[in-house]
Amino acid sequence: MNIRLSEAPKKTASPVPDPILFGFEGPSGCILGRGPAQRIAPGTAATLASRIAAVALDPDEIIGGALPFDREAADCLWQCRRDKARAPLASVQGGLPLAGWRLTAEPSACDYAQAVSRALGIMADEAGRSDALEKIVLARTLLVESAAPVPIEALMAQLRADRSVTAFRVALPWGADHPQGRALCGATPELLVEKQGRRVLSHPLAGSARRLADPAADRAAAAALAQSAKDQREHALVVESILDILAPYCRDLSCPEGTRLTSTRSMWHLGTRIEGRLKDGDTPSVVLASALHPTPAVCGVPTARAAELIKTIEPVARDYYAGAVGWCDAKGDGAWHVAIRCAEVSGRRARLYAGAGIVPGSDPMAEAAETGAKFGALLAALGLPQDAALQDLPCDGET
Ligand SMILES: C=C(O[C@@H]1C=C(C(=O)O)C=C[C@H]1O)C(=O)O
Repeated sequence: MNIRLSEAPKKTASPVPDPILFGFEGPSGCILGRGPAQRIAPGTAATLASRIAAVALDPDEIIGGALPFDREAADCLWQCRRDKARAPLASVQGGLPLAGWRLTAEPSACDYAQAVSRALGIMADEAGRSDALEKIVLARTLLVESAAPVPIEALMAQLRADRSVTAFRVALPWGADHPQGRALCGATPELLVEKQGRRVLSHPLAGSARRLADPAADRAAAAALAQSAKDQREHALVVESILDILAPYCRDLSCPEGTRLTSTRSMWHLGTRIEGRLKDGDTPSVVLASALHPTPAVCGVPTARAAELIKTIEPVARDYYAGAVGWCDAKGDGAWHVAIRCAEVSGRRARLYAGAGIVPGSDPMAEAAETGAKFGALLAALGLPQDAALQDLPCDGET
């Protein structure tokens, strides 16, 4: 047997903090990967297909985990048993709301708005050039520090209460920096790619509006989003990129329903359902995910240029945020989601991330507010004020 797997986590160094290596629960069901696990030899996107081809999976085993935002960074994929019980991710409620918490915005909403202005300046300077920056997705973070460890089980129970999203958790590599383990936890509304036999499906989102408590105002926000030329442009770039990347793998590929409004409890989005039939039904779903990632929904256009700028503009590394999380079975079937509306949780700390797509015509203050609204789902799940990241807006000197 020719299996290139790294050694299982060493018990003496740092025990697996939780027997669940990864879990996904959403509209298409519940998938749990439980230990004992082996970590697939970590590597970059360039070597993923060959590393996966070298893995022999038993029928009751799956591969699952997280691909980082940066294609040059190492992935975190686990090979483990698929839990047949199809149990929900968690039913424990204890430990929330968080007690004795403190929030630090990194960067502040106002510094974020300045970064958006800078990106818009670059786009304006380059307009008309063939390699001009057309879109960039800029993110900011909120660091939550609490008096007690963040209870992952209870957090997952809160996140899965929104039935329109896929609640997920993935155990991440840990070490001296994270003696209590580390996990990426979130509730993503965005399907990067799902593969069943030859059938392939993607449901990108781009173009957003905050949901409002008043039903009439909420409907008006949705209608304004549907008619926004800026948001439609932002969205079309994502759909074009996914169609271009999937086309060589597919026999047929289409967007039968066109672009439609979709919603979570806290956000409206423009979404497009893309469906296709693969030429080769054995192509592993994780390979398709890696080929597609990062889409312009989380990176930009042109991709490499936007990724480079993101590294220089954003003060906090994305790590696994805006990467992909998912699973893949022995037949290559599986689902991979865009790792957004999430937090990296370790001990008493949770780092929340949120980003927004910037195109010519974007308003820096509106983009800062959009990211503030996108934190809402995680903040609410932690029992913190849902609008905590909106409170320092507008910035001094702005109206
Ligand atoms: C980058 C995020 O979301 C992405 C960006 C969107 C936008 O710019 O409108 C919408 C959905 C996501 O594809 C995030 O939530 O952090």
